[in-house]
Amino acid sequence: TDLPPSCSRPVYCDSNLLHHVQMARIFNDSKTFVDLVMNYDEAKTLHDFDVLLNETDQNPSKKQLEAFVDQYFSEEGELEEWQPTDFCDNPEFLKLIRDKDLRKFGKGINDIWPLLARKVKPAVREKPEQFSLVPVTHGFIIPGGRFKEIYYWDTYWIIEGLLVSGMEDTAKGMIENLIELLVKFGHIPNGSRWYYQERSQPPMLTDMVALYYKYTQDLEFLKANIASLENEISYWLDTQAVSFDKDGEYYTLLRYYSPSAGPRPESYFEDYNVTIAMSEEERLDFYIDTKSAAESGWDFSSRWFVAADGSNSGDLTDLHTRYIIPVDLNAIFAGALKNVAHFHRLLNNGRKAAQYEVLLKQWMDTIQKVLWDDKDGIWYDYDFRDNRHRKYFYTSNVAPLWQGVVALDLVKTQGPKVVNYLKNSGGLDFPGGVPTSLKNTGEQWDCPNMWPPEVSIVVKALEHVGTKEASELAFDVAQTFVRACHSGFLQYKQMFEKYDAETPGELGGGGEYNMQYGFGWSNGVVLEMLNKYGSVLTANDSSD
Ligand SMILES: OC[C@H]1O[C@H](O[C@H]2O[C@H](CO)[C@@H](O)[C@H](O)[C@H]2O)[C@H](O)[C@@H](O)[C@@H]1O
Repeated sequence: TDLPPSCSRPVYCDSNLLHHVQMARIFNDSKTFVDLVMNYDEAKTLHDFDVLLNETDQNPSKKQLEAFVDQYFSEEGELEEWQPTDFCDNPEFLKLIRDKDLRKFGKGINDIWPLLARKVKPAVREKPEQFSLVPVTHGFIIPGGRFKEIYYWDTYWIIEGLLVSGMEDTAKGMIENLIELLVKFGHIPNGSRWYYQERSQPPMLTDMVALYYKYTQDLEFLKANIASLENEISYWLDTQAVSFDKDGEYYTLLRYYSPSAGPRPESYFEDYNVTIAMSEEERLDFYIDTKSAAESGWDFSSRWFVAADGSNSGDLTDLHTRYIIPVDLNAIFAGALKNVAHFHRLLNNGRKAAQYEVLLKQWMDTIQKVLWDDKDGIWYDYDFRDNRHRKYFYTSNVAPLWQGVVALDLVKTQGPKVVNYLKNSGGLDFPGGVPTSLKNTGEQWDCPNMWPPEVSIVVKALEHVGTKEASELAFDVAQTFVRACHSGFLQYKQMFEKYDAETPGELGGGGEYNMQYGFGWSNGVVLEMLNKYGSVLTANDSSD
């Protein structure tokens, strides 16, 4: 086919070596192998593996593969621990937290930052061709566990927490790292590994800059980086925009679309096994839709399943991400247009600002025309192949309010409808937070999993409605969330990547890898809530 491989580094993305090692299941987690460092250069590694293949009639045993990996790869050498110089163990925001248990919780979370802080070792810059890690200049906060590199959209919520903790320099460095990746690849990859080269993640760079600017008023930073922000917008328009017909009108919006050949290298065994009974054409499609789903950050979810009857039933073989126009992606993109227009206004570039404002208006109008369902009072993802809304509860449905990309008069008329939708959906009725969906598929971005960034999205969307009812509901959602994370923290002394909405503080589950601890965005969202509602939040009813 004409599709590129997952990345331009064969050892990590496109080789017999990758296939044999991953399919032999030498490691329990497929990501372990593609995170290893080569002991020799890539050409020698590939050549010597070919020799092994020839010597073994193309069929090396598991033991021979283990011996090869042992000799040619190592685990150490990429990252070192790092002490952010702006870390403070008693940041200001703690003083505003009324409840003493929650104040202690806030302190406990703040104390995790140094444990998740990393810097790339000089060796990676000296011999970059031997690493799957892509080097960046500044230190950064990792999500945690198996996720020991930079993740694009995670960085937004990590930065939100860092700014609450007063760590503005670290936040700035993390944005600069992403811009470095943008300059290198022409887009920001899913994460700072070569095997993520061909796909991105929700484009939240301008949101990060807006947040940083809110805290620092650093106009110089805007000036230095505005061109890169515009380049990212062009990348999404050039590669992910799709035009389609709805009720006789022609529209253009974005979708997630990551065309490259082969299984995801970091989940090679898992992807390959799903395709065993597929035809060649189905297999190619599956790999594209899988990677496109990973690009959405929601990997995996019934959101991207389109069964034969058009519903969100089925399993991974029903992934058809490329035909779905996602509410959140288009809201985030409109938000990026709004941010860049605003930055140009601040920089006195009136003409440029006006250009982005025109495109913003067009995007906001199209979101209304294509995604808004007036009867249900909510935005839905749209399946442009089958021409229908996907009328299911997903936290992403409220994203236009979260991003502030709904015209003011519509906020007044539609906002209360969204509040009703949420109240009647059942999605807010869980004791441990808001699950991403109400469908239990065993995939990690479905019920009963509650993902902290999505709770933040729901809270901010409700706050944006501006009515008393919506504000009270936002507080209730925040309170339930903080209490759940707090009880998990007391019990396990850990923060998780996702939680079980049915049992407050319990670990989430499902998906293809074990539970991960740390955890960057969970810490960020808890700090966001403590900072915002700290004077009224309580750890439990008896402390009311
Ligand atoms: O290895 C499987 C997948 O892991 C990542 O996805 C999950 O973790 C990320 C880091 O916290 C998060 O951004 C994402 O939303 C999670 O689903 C990775 O991003 C995927 O591309 C990868 O296939």
